[in-house]
Amino acid sequence: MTNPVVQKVNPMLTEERAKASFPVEELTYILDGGKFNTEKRREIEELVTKDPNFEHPPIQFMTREQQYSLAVKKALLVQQRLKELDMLDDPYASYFFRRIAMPREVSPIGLHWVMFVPTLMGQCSDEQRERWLQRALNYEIIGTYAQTEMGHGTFLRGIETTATYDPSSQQFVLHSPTTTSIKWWPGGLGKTCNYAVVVAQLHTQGRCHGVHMFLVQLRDESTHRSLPGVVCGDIGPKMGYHTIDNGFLQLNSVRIPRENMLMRNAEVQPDGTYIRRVSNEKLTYGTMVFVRSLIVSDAARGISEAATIAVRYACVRRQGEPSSPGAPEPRLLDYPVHQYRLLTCVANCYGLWFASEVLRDLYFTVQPDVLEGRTERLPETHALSAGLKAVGSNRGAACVEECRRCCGGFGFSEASGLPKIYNDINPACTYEGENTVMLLQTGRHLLKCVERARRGEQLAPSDAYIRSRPTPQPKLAGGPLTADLLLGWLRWRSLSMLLEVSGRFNSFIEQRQAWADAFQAVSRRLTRCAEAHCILYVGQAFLDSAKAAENPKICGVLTSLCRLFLLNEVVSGAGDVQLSRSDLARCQDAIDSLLTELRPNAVALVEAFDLPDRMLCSVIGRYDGQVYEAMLQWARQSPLNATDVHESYELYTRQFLAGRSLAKL
Ligand SMILES: CCCCCCCCCCCCCCCCCC(=O)SCCNC(=O)CCNC(=O)[C@H](O)C(C)(C)COP(=O)(O)OP(=O)(O)OC[C@H]1O[C@@H](n2cnc3c(N)ncnc32)[C@H](O)[C@@H]1OP(=O)(O)O
Ligand SMILES: Cc1cc2nc3c(=O)[nH]c(=O)nc-3n(C[C@H](O)[C@H](O)[C@H](O)COP(=O)(O)OP(=O)(O)OC[C@H]3O[C@@H](n4cnc5c(N)ncnc54)[C@H](O)[C@@H]3O)c2cc1C
Repeated sequence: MTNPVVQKVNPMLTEERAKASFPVEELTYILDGGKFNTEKRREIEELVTKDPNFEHPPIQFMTREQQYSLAVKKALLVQQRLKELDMLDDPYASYFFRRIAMPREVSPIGLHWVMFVPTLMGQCSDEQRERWLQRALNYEIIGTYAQTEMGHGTFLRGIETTATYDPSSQQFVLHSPTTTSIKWWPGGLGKTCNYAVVVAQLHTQGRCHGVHMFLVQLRDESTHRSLPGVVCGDIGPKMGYHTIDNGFLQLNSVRIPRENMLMRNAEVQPDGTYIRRVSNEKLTYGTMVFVRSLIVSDAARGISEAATIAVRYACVRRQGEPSSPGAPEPRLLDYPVHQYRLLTCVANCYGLWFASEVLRDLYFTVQPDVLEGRTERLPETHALSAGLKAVGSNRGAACVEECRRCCGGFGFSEASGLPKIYNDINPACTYEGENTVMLLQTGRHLLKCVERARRGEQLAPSDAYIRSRPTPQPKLAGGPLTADLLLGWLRWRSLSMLLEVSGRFNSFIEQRQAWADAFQAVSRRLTRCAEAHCILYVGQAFLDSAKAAENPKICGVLTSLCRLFLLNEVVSGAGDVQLSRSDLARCQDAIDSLLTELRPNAVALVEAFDLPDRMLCSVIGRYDGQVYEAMLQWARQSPLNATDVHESYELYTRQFLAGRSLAKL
């Protein structure tokens, strides 16, 4: 463990830790992708922990301006440290450095490395890459990704900002023609960035060619003042994300050179002739596919943090009727219903963790082909990244919230660290494509797969089961409820639901409804099909990873956890298809048995994520389990406690008690 061995660990936690039936350290290596990665991550965590420059009081006691300012300092300091340590080119090292230096504090320059740089990589011609990419990688310029407008986020083709080509000056004129066309939301746009990739409708030679990307300088590189025609600022406080300046941007006929259109896939020649180089115009959406795949792993990491806090707390928190006179009150973790709430979160976390790895590998396998214009596997990659982004962030937010509630009143206190995690995960349900809209993209793809399967065409690996013939529902009562059997049932469920919805869709088409209308008519059901398809993917990734574990003890515990995940899906999906009462009852019994079996490993399963206290920032989830003393210390830091009598007493309360009117004060 990276946590320093504290003098006095709560004996209740020590007792729970001793119950582990498998080598926790080995599971950590699996989660990190190898011992080498674990060691590297720990080295980085130690570097940051020892660096006094990253020490500060809890940000929850600061104003938003203070939080933003500190976040800018830390984000830039991270870059300086990474450079000194020669780690800038190592994505794994830089990711962990940022994560531990700014735990669940969104970086004001986050969009630079999550979207701006990847967009330059994916959308620039080779020549443009040479001009801008190195400057961006060196942080000589800081950029964001400005796509969403006040009026349009989801419906990308409806964006109103225009980029009109002027052949006489060989410039594009970037303009926000309406209030609704003002860019709204981009991270770091308000105060931090000096450049942006701006998404706009391209007009040349009197024709509109749809959305394209343009590199626009927003602020002077030395004074940081906004350039003529550029009006930008912060959009104000949000539900979370206090450390980042999500911004607005109004462009008043801002001129940029022709060469600032990102020209990998399409080009405007000096005379204004438009040339499209690739047939698939959705390649412009490439950065979003990349970020959606990252969001799945970020959701899993969010649950791992919340579950570590809530499981540790459940081991040290006693509350309730003692089982016999004189016995201590039960621990929260002794309650089966509490075990269910927490262990299903842990199971979701592992499932999403492994699925995100498979998705990441798929993305990096397909991406080189896509860059060369070979797009055969792009529809599958888009459908999976969109659907898993939705399922991952929905589950992420739901599980973090469940863990928060599992901590009772303390879960509502910022001291628990849980609100910070929740507020960081929750917006992922909206950004990078609102979740329902993303599920509809996956659903659209699945409908098309059914059609292609009917025509006897090949399908991509993750869609291949759609080619199989409908079979009777697999029986769950009878033999053992193995993970393979349960996964088979989920595959059957996904196919049955899809065939039913596709049949309904086809009947609308036969009644001569337009494709779009028929799609709307089945859209509600289709989102459920998309979820079922993605859950199947998660279940498959989970089971494959469990089976791949060399240590039989780890293989055993992961398979049990995977069975809990699958059973929970079967039970909660029982209404999607008709699951018999006896099958349902068997699954419920199996869940109860699994809770008893997994309970001794609850702490080990979350501690395998190896999250140091510095990362969790939680008074109730500390490694040493000394919750109550730490809670009192935390409250003492509240600025309201700086004086015994608060100034509001003199100003208002005293007047009120004396019967004086407060109206004129
Ligand atoms: C280094 C390590 C770092 C680790 C970091 C870890 C941290 C991770 C967390 C990251 C934090 C990031 C901070 C926040 C960032 C938020 C940034 C944003 O929100 S930015 C703003 C984000 N904004 C959004 O996400 C906007 C959401 N809206 C959209 O994406 C689009 O409007 C749309 C997809 C909904 C529709 O598009 P539309 O043009 O109307 O298309 P139609 O429906 O008419 O379908 C036509 C055909 O196109 C197909 N196709 C579609 N997409 C793709 C694709 N990507 N590809 C391929 N194909 C695609 C589709 O399947 C269909 O095919 P077919 O059936 O014809 O064969
Ligand atoms: C924290 C945060 C950070 C962000 N960062 C950036 C950034 O860096 N850059 C950037 O460009 N943008 C950014 N965004 C914007 C984000 O991408 C959009 O908010 C998102 O794509 C949703 O678009 P919208 O806000 O227009 O929602 P709307 O489209 O108005 O959605 C409202 C509701 O309507 C539903 N709906 C919409 N269309 C349909 C449909 N066709 N069918 C069924 N239901 C539908 C949605 O499901 C949703 O529930 C950020 C947003 C947030 C919250």
